[in-house]
Amino acid sequence: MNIIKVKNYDEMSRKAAEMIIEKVRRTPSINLGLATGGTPVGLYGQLVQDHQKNGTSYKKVQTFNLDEYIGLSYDNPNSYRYFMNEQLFNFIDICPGNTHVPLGNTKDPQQECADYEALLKKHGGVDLQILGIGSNGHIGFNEPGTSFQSETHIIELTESTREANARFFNSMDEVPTHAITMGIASIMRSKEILLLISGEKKSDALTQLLQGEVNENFPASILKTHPCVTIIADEAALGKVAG
Ligand SMILES: O=P(O)(O)OC[C@H]1O[C@](O)(CO)[C@@H](O)[C@@H]1O
Repeated sequence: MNIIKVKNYDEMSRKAAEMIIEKVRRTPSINLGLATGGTPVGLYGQLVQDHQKNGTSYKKVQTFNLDEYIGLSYDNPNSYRYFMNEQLFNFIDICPGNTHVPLGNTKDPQQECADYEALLKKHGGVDLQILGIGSNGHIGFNEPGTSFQSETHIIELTESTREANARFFNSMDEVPTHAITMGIASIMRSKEILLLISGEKKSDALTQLLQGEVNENFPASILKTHPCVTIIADEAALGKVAG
């Protein structure tokens, strides 16, 4: 894994944006894998700014989001579809039909998982996957204990993940208990992965990732076996990493 050390969240966001913009310009029909949560908000802001200033075009880009809460419809402000529209899609020239997020309010989540995995394969998979990391090492919503062989599936969220994400909801009761997430195997099929880590809260997770063993109890550890992973981490996140 290649590690790029940056000063803070803003520099992480700018560096990540530079890498993505360069790739979109070089390969206009790139398949991007996208993440939600607090980590990529600055990155998406940078992509929007660049699109408005320099005209980088996303007309031929396809995007595939990692996950979605079960039970939330696309127009619920806490759904990841809504998040993506508000943070990125509404402000660039991407075709709405080229943006893919699992359906959270489907009657048949199991079928939705199968359909989403099939869609990924139909499009030839993800070229560049953006990832954040949960404090417990989750990537996408793959919680500790998820099989490394997993494809898109339904996951029961841990209490710690629900608590961490409760900041976006009015109360803990509103935080969904389940989600649809790309599996670990689905993520690992991406040709390239860009993992963003910022802040002291992620310091233990980054230390575990760099110094711990590859183990299903820490899902992100599998990234060590991927041939093309770049981590952009800021000083606060790197705080506890030796050397
Ligand atoms: O960026 P945050 O809000 O710390 O979340 C960490 C990770 O957890 C998730 O929110 C759950 O999927 C990811 O989208 C994100 O990468």
